[in-house]
Amino acid sequence: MAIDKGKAIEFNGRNCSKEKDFDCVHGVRPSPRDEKLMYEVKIVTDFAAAHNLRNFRGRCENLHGHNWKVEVVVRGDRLDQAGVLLDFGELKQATRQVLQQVDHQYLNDLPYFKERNPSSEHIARFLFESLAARINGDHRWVFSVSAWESKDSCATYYGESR
Ligand SMILES: Nc1nc2c(c(=O)[nH]1)N=C([C@H](O)[C@H](O)COP(=O)(O)OP(=O)(O)OP(=O)(O)O)CN2
Repeated sequence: MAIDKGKAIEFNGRNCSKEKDFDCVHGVRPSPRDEKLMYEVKIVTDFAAAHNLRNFRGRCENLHGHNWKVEVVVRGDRLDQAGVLLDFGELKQATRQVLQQVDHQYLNDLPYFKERNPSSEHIARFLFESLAARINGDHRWVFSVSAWESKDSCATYYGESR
């Protein structure tokens, strides 16, 4: 795409109009802020549980179960000496530990879901908060957790990441 340097354009939420904002090879030059969010790792796992949705006015008000697929995304801006943001194994282990609280449980019985319905949205939030407490540091943080209730239905929670 040809860039008219006479006009300001917006790129990643920033106005670019000055010579320093451009380079002749890539067009718009990334700012240090754009370069900061550089790495993302993701793991996928699953758990099985039963639930029912209160006040749903549908068949999901009845007791039923799912095999939820869970995706955890961690972002960060610094790698360790081994060149990794967070060891996949460490992330899987932390996620497994958190999932022990919900795996093969009747979710409505758990304290977290006494006030909140155990919807996929609230399950994603519960997992996000539990994982953030274990994983977040100055240079890496849980970015999102997605809970797939079936192969075509998923809810994602993006919390306060940093
Ligand atoms: N936004 C959300 N919607 C629904 C949730 C939820 O957690 N968040 N949960 C349910 C129920 O758990 C229900 O069991 C699943 O409903 P549904 O998607 O209808 O399930 P099916 O696989 O039976 O749907 P098909 O119609 O066969 O695709 C409902 N909604």
